Amino acid sequence: MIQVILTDIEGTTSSIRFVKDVLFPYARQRLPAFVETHADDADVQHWLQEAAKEAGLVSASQQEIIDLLIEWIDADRKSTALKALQGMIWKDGYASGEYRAHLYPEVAARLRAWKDAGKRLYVYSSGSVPAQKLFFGYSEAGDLTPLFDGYFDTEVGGKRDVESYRRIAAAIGATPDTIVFLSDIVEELDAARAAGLRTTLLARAPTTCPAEAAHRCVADFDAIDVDRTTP
Ligand SMILES: CSCCC(=O)C(=O)COP(=O)(O)O
Ligand SMILES: [Mg+2]
Repeated sequence: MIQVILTDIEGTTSSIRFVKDVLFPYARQRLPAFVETHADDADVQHWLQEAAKEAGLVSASQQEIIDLLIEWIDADRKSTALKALQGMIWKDGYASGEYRAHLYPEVAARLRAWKDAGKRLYVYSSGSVPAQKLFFGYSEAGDLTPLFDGYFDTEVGGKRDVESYRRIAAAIGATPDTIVFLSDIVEELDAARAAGLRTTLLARAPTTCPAEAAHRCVADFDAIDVDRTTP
């Protein structure tokens, strides 16, 4: 019996276009000024140093780190440091009403239905935990954060690493086969399955399910019957 639903965001609850066409350009444009005006912010400085470390830069100037981060935004690099900084920048855009997070039309109702049925809901995304909370707090369907029991980002490990899913299962206190992971990326689902989780691939239009899908595959959340999810 499934007790926990663990969901990815981009490509699963929400469109890739919103992230790439709205969130990334917003952060890209504001990053240089954000870094300059947060010179005294310990959290910001910590993540700038982490980014430099990740790139193997021993003594990088502020401008070199900014250039590096912009390169990473353009390459959609799933860097924990970049994601932490992006999350801080996105906060203003949500708070000022410049954008709301996209959700596919059936997602909010389906999350509520699972919650009402007693399932626990968690998020696992490459976006930082604060960015995930903003995303669901300022969604097109309103504030959905009360529905979620917790959030995981890449501080728990990469989304294609089996160990990350073992850590998540342990952290939420559920046996792996009572958790279903929803994602649009097969390699993430492969890792989750190797850790013993159940899996469902989201093939959002215009994408379609592969002919020989290695994972149960659906077009939207309405097509998921969590209690019939097979290993
Ligand atoms: C929730 S923050 C915006 C999304 C983001 O930056 C990202 O990298 C999403 O990746 P996901 O793991 O949700 O596919
Ligand atoms: Mg995704």
